[in-house]
Amino acid sequence: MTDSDDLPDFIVVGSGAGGGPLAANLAEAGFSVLLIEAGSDHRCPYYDVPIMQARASEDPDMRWDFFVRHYADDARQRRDSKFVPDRDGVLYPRGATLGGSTAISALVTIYPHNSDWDDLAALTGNPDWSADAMRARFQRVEAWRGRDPDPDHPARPGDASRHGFDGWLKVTRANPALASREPWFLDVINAIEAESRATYGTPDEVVLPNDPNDWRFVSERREGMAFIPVSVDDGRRNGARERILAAQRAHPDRLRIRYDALVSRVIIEKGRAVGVACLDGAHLYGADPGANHAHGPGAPLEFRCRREVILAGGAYNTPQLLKLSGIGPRQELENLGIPVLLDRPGVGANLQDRYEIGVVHRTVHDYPVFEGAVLDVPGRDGIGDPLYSEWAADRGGPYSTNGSLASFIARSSVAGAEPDLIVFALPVDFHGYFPGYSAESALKHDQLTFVVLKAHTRNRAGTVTLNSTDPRDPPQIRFAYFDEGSEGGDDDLQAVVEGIGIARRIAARLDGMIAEEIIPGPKADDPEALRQFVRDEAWGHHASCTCAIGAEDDPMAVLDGDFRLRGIDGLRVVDASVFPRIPGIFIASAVYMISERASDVIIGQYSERGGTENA
Ligand SMILES: Cc1cc2nc3c(=O)[nH]c(=O)nc-3n(C[C@H](O)[C@H](O)[C@H](O)COP(=O)(O)OP(=O)(O)OC[C@H]3O[C@@H](n4cnc5c(N)ncnc54)[C@H](O)[C@@H]3O)c2cc1C
Repeated sequence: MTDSDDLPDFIVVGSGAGGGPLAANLAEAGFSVLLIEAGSDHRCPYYDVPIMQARASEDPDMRWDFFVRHYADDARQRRDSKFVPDRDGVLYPRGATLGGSTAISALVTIYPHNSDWDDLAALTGNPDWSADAMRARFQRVEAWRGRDPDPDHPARPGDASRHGFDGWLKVTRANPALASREPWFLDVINAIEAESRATYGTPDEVVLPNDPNDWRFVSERREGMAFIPVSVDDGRRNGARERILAAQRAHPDRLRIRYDALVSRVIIEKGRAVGVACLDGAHLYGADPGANHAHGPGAPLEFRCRREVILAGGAYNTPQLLKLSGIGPRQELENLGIPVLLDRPGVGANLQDRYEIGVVHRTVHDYPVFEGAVLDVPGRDGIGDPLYSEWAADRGGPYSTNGSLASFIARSSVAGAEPDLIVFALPVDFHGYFPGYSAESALKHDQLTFVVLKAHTRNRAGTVTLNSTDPRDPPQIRFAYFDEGSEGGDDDLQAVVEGIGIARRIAARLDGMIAEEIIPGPKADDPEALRQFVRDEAWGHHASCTCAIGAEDDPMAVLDGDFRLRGIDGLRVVDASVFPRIPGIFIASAVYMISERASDVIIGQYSERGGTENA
């Protein structure tokens, strides 16, 4: 692409929660956009069928496998039952396909906390980051299709719930009628409700579960039982992929997508980003399970643009790309012989994540509803299991859900202003990511897990550093968990332990159903053993904050409040890396929201300069 008339206005690298909606918005606003994605557009039942979300995360055509260290100390790291010695780390899947990680996510769409945005407004001095302004962006994204739990307060446009109804992301909750298909599902839901009422003294006339995305629940920082909103459209997954494809159908001339191209470097001339260098080819990246089948090293290719390059490769790949382009900590770049264009020590620093733990039980017998179910796509005969056939007939039944039954949102004794724990029930074994975890989990029909997630963790000492100058070589990812990392590790540990306490109290209400707690089990009955279990087995999957927005005088700041890379013109980052602190309880909704804000900022900036040629 050398003819300057033919250059796109913008190049967006990565089609996930950050890059996908941004590319679509820019194209709709009249700009020409080249969206470059290392993966392909892969659609299969694992993508579509919500219950198969775990299978999706192990689909070799949609994922990259990173192996990360929680601890630098070898002996501590090896205590994790999920540690894979050959790979020197713990599996950490990421989406590498159209839609990025939203193509393989568990679909949970829970609104962030208001303090996440108000803190950014204070940090940047820009009220456009305020919780109120950001809520309008969520409303623009969301198309709420769920049933309101409280018939006296029906969710309608303009009402106090402040849901969005006309956005592009269809969000719903599992049809409550489905719970009655399995008496044990009802028992679990009732146990969570009973625990919530007992904890908060909620009278019977107050309807539960709460809607965690209702503006009143969010702004009043409420706690208690909540249903799990999911990005499901009439029984099917939807996410960044659908947003991109819809915009491309409407504007094929303005939104071009280049698949199977691994961006290797940003091209910077005279202090300005003017394009990107790529390696052309499928499965080139070392984290790609098909990397051994790649045809050669990838043909070098360059793309240039007229206005800006926007990186949205996610919290691991965006810092990798910046460093390969000469932007990062001087010492690290010099050690690898990379010419330093800009010494930015914050690139790849400040890596954050949740702490998660699964409390897994064996039930006294298999769930009757799962009889004959394989939680998989049809085999060669083309005939799926009965629940798959039910889903295929009208996109209904248990496979139209992501499997979560209900949740309990709470504040630990060490929480800040916002609730910092969610505990939710899954009728399967889920105790973290390890190779083959999804197939192993599908085999057992007598498991019940309460997953505990810690929000607003204090672990900020993680790093993403280059292993080599080869763009196909995944970076080294080190988290520095708990006491190995930042101050406050003990508080994080305490909160997770309290989350396990909530899970155990709910489980205690399920006497006739639960045979035994398997994980952590009786070996972790005393408090110190329980803490050790959490240190050993905790994991995360909301990696973020590696190219953080920060003040001008903050040496660790990478971006300004409008996503611009401090020190280089024409270069922005719009993905999970931009947060100074990990937002909310789940992260995808927050990334969608920053993508909307980036769209407003960029469209506003270039429209002010005389409008767009194509608009
Ligand atoms: C298994 C799993 C389950 C999850 N479940 C949930 C959930 O239920 N709820 C929730 O809120 N969050 C969930 N998340 C997290 C959430 O999906 C991510 O945090 C979010 O998608 C991050 O958005 P992003 O834009 O930063 O990156 P991503 O969505 O990961 O997108 C990055 C894209 O960039 C592409 N890319 C990277 N490098 C290059 C390169 N050099 N050249 C070209 N392309 C490149 C990648 O292929 C990818 O498509 C889950 C994540 C995983 C992995």
